[in-house]
Parts: sequence; structure tokens; C-alpha cells
Amino acid sequence: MFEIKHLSKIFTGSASKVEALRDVSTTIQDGDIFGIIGMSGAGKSTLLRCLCLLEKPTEGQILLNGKDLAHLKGKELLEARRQMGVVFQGYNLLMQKTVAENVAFPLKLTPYKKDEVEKRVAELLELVGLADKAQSYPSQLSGGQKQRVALARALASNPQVLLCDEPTSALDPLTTKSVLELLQAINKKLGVTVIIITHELAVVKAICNRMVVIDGGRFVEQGDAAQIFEHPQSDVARLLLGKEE
Ligand SMILES: Nc1ncnc2c1ncn2[C@@H]1O[C@H](COP(=O)(O)OP(=O)(O)OP(=O)(O)O)[C@@H](O)[C@H]1O
Repeated sequence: MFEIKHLSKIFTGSASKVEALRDVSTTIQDGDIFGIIGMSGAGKSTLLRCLCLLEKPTEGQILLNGKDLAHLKGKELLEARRQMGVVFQGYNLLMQKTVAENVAFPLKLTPYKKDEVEKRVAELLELVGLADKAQSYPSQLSGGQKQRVALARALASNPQVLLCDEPTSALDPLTTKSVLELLQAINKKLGVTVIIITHELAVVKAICNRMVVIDGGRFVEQGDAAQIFEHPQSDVARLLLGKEE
């Protein structure tokens, strides 16, 4: 379980101050497919970067299974990072390495032996439907296939939580559908909690059970996704849903 408590993030420059997150709180339960939706600049990526420990919050707590991530150090911090698989916008694949080498990459610094790594990579490529592309290079893949490699790589260390930043924003509608189905299968088969950052309402509608709407660094609405779609309370949710009069 992820608990976000009174989280704030302020970026301070020499002449400016941006409040990217303002006192946001929510709980993400194990097994959720949790959507974080908002317009451009709302604070979505900042939140994701705080959750995966790439950014230090200015205030507040992020608890993973009751442990405050901000206060972890050394081994405990590494272990917490290993609990989280992250898929960034643009996939971040290593272009000079094969698909199999990309997926194996996070296992390099682990005690896995060579044959165990090979077995794990084969399982993961099977899971994402790319068993036949193991020896291909990223430049030989479509956008949807690259996204699948990024997902397989994020799952390599058996994380409890998979964080995805705009997982379908560069994909056509059919490819989007297949990637979303894959995320659903990962959630069901592996029991991985999935957190999706998106500006696309259709993505949340397709697979999320719970959601927050973020605007200007604040959570303006949160709860059961179906209920929010049925009765949006915030202006932003109504705007995104096209229900604005
Ligand atoms: N490193 C940084 N330094 C200063 N300001 C930042 C930094 N990162 C983000 N911001 C600011 O914080 C606010 C939130 O940005 P963020 O990238 O989290 O939004 P977003 O919702 O992910 O937007 P998009 O959908 O366009 O990616 C913006 O005003 C942005 O300019």
C-alpha cells in the first residue's frame, strides 16, 4: 500500500518559486490500477518522480507498506527502489543493446546467475508478447513494441508497483488498446499495483479502478473511477469529460 500524506514539492530558482505539488494526500491500495490525470503542467510527472524517489518532496510523507521512503538510506533505499518498476515517457531504452539485453539490464547488479537472468528475460518477453524479438534492437521496433520492452524491463526485478508516465501518449488507438490490455494482464497475473500518469481520460476510463484528478499541484477530486466518470465534481474533471455546459 502506498500512502501519500500532505506531500508538497516546491522548486526554488534564483528568481522564481514553483509550487508543483501542494499538500496532496491519497492512498493507493495493493492491486489497484490507479490513474493520476491532469492537464499539462498540473504536477503529474513531479508526483511520479517523488513516488519513485527521483525527487525529494519538500514536505510530507510517502509510505510504502508503512515505511517512509524519504527517510530510507543505503540498502533499505535500494530495496525500496527495487519494489518499484518505472516506465518513463519515451521508453528510455538502450539503443545499442538488444531487446533481451535491455530487459536483463536491471538484473545486472543483483545476485541472479547468468542462466537465471536468461530464464527471467525469456519469461518477461513471453509475458509482453515479444519472445520473437529478443535479438532485435530498439530501432527495429514499433512504438508499441518499444513500450512492451520498457514494461518487461520495469518488471525484471519483480516490483510490487509499476509506475507508468503517459504510457500511451505516443501510440495510435489500436496499439494503445493492446498496451492497456497488457497493463491489465500484468496487474491480474502478477498482482502488481499499477499507477498510471496520463492526460488522456480514455486511458483512465479503460482500465483504472481508482483515480485522482490533479490541477495546479492540488488533488481536486479523487475516488472510485466509475463514480467520478458518472458524477464529476471538479471543473477539471468536467472539462476533461466534456461535460462542461
Ligand atoms: N525541475 C524543475 N524545476 C523547476 N520547475 C519545475 C521542475 N519540474 C517541474 N517544474 C514545474 O512544476 C510544474 C509541474 O510540472 P510537471 O512536469 O510535474 O507537470 P505535468 O503535469 O507532468 O505536465 P506535462 O503533462 O506537460 O508533462 C510546472 O509548472 C513545471 O514547470
